[in-house]
Amino acid sequence: MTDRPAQEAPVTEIDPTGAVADWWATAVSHMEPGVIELRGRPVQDLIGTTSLTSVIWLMLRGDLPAPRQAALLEAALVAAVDHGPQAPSIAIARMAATCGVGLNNAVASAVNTLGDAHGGAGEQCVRLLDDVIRREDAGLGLRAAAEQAVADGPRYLPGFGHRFHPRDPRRDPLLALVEDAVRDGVVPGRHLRAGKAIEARLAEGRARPVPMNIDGATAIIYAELGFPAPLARGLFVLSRSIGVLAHAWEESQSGRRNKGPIPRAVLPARLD
Ligand SMILES: CC(C)(COP(=O)(O)OP(=O)(O)OC[C@H]1O[C@@H](n2cnc3c(N)ncnc32)[C@H](O)[C@@H]1OP(=O)(O)O)[C@@H](O)C(=O)NCCC(=O)NCCSC(=O)C[C@@](O)(CC(=O)O)C(=O)O
Repeated sequence: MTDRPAQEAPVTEIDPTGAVADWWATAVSHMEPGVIELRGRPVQDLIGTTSLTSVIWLMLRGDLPAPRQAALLEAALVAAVDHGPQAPSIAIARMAATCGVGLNNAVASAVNTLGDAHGGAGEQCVRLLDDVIRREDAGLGLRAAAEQAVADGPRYLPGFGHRFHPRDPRRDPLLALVEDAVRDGVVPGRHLRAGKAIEARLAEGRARPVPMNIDGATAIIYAELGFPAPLARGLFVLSRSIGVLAHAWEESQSGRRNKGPIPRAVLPARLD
């Protein structure tokens, strides 16, 4: 019998065979008293030396990105931060913030709207681009591969079209960065070529083309950098959470309660 508090017992006493430690071990991080490691790197070595973008890469991939890879990832993350108060994710964050919930609930409400039609289409878009590449590898030319993928795809191809912008203003600067990266050998460029081939196919015979949107342009970046499809959605969520937090915070400071999309002045008079 010892008077030492239970929480100070050595690990070997609590877990003599190491079975608990093995069961809950992960490659992502490790912690023991006085030690915090992210992907095997002491956190104190990362603090002050490593950008948040590089740490995002490190956490998801296990290694650190080269500077040009980090720059490309950062561009995609910056581009998707916010899309104004009408974007469903942002609007929902603002409404939730006036409902008496905490910031975490407002952020979670917003994140839950990032689906196949809004902000979450990057995942499907990566799969679509992979599909074009697969068809090319099976012997089709790029144009025919894109044509078949479009014909076999859903009516609304993920990563293309926008309800507000005839041409999403985020598309061109993002694709220009990918083009530079392809030219300099930073990324291979096959997903970029596949995305542009689909876009060209969608424009054929249309008065109003259906250009790539933010989900399409960032899907190209994530795929070119080697992120698997589901992480295209995950990284959009990460980026949009920044804008969502800012909006939820601003609205939570307004003192308004139950704010919805209709201004009070135009609501019908109350009967009571
Ligand atoms: C985004 C929208 C619903 C818009 O629809 P619209 O209402 O403009 O299109 P409609 O009027 O239905 O169609 C008019 C004509 O174009 C054809 N057409 C349109 N899209 C087509 C397409 N993808 N593939 C083939 N054909 C298409 C259609 O077949 C029709 O042809 P036709 O019948 O012949 O006249 C639509 O594109 C769509 O589902 N995209 C795929 C999902 C996707 O990528 N989602 C991400 C969007 S970005 C985002 O969420 C982030 C955001 O930017 C959000 C924000 O705040 O907005 C932010 O940052 O928060």
